[in-house]
Amino acid sequence: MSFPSPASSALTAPVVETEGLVRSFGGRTVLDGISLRIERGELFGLLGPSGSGKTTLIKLITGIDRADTGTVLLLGERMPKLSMLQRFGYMAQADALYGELTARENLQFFASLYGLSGIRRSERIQAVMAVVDLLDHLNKPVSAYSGGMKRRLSLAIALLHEPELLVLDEPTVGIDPVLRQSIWKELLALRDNGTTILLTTHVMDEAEKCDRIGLIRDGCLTAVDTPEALKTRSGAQSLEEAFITLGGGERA
Ligand SMILES: Nc1ncnc2c1ncn2[C@@H]1O[C@H](COP(=O)(O)OP(=O)(O)OP(=O)(O)O)[C@@H](O)[C@H]1O
Repeated sequence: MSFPSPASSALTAPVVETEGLVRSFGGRTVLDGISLRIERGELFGLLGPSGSGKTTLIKLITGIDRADTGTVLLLGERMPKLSMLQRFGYMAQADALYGELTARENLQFFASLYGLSGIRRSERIQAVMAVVDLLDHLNKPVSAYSGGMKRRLSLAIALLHEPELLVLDEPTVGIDPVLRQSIWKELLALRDNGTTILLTTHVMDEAEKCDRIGLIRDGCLTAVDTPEALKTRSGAQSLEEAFITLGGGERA
């Protein structure tokens, strides 16, 4: 019998593995025992109504917050762990940008946190700003950006260091349909090149593009599967209908 070497088992291990995550605020349980595996190279969507616990789960997975009980393994490492920050790209729901600095200065700041410098840094800044179509606005102060431009800059920052895992909390909110389409094209291309992507959404047509979806409601994962399998399982024509059937209500 042969056993996988540590290196090969690291490659086959899930990128995200949570077990029994519980998180409460002021005596109210917001996440109620979430166990989830996301495999390498997957584009995984967390779909749920406002307040269902998506952001809270993302914060536990990225180590920004700590669970009351349960465990998170990210790329095989027990979270929270500060050194893991370099291994994933994170786009929060609220843009964490410095308004008084230009977009270029913001990118340079985050590049230095990720250990990027010199020509590589300039190349990456050009490449990610091209993806989000902001090259013409590199030298503008972020305070002069619109809401949608700030979302796009936040996405560019998450992509800077070419992380093996991208965690995106509602990445396309406030972004117009044309650019949204081009961002999705880029996300699918990144996935095809092996990047694992975990994102949250309440938009059904975005959820349809994911390899697998986790339906979340009132802090519980009610179903995890491919969009097609979720529809088949619930006898639904659309994902929206499947969500209502499998999610256990009509609030979504
Ligand atoms: N720090 C906190 N203190 C108290 N309550 C919180 C805190 N963070 C989240 N909550 C509550 O937990 C619940 C889940 O919030 P969360 O932000 O995870 O939902 P969500 O599914 O991401 O919603 P949305 O789609 O609107 O972003 C909400 O009722 C929210 O008010």
